[in-house]
Amino acid sequence: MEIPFTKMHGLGNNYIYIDLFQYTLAEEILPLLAKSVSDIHTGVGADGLILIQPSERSEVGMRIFNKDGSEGNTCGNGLRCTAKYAYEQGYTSSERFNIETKANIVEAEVKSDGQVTINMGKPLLRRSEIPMMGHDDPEVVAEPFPINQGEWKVTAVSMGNPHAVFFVEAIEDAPVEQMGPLIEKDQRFPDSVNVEFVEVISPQELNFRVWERGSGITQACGTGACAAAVAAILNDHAELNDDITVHLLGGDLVIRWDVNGEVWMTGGAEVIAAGTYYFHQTQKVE
Ligand SMILES: N[C@@H](CCC[C@H](N)C(=O)O)C(=O)O
Repeated sequence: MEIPFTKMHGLGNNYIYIDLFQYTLAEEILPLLAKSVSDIHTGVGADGLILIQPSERSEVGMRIFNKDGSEGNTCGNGLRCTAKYAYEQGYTSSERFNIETKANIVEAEVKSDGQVTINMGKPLLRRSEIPMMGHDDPEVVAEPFPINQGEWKVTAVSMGNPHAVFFVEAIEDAPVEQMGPLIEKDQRFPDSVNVEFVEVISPQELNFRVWERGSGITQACGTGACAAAVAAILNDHAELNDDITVHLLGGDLVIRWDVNGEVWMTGGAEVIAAGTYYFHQTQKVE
């Protein structure tokens, strides 16, 4: 099968994008295709697969598959790339338009300086909405989280997908590789979870590292940066309606949780390459 693709990244969080305005794919091949294109040795190499597609409820639709073939509900960096691509392809005539994901419909704005702003909507904070096991408290903020003989404190936020945020003293000591995979699959998170370690530099600046559900360590996670800013505010480290700069491995995002409860994310989106992917459905993927 010969599949046209574009590879794009938002702060190094890179995906293979397939344009379903131009091309059709059978539903049943998607998890295997995601694993296949993401493989650095036998595929293109990426954090996963994103489909840009027509939507009945918005100008554009987007679906995201992680590196392991699992489907996520949304992707912050993917939304900025999708917005830029859709605008440049003329799938919308206005620089402001809506994108539908499995999680929600968000508003995108492609700016003249190349930056993209997404209104990511309201975070979901109830335990059942994350989802996280236990009594359905209105919020999970700095809750004791014993794991691996250590005592951590978790703040849980859903940005349409689940995030477990842990504050650390120094970002270079964040145990991303050791604790990330353990927490991702911890039974307290029935749908697994994206894991973020965050150092507060000041109320307007956070350092951030992520272990993504289904993809492992990535250079950046847009929904994770939003969750980190929301968690910082819930823990009184930062303030509502302030621009918070989140420093990720791949660069910076500016996040604001406004007084209406909506989370705004601004950052870049870049095309890396375009080409044809030769998909052999029988090929072995790790
Ligand atoms: N990289 C993303 C999030 C991708 C999905 C996530 N791994 C999940 O399974 O929820 C982002 O930029 O938000």
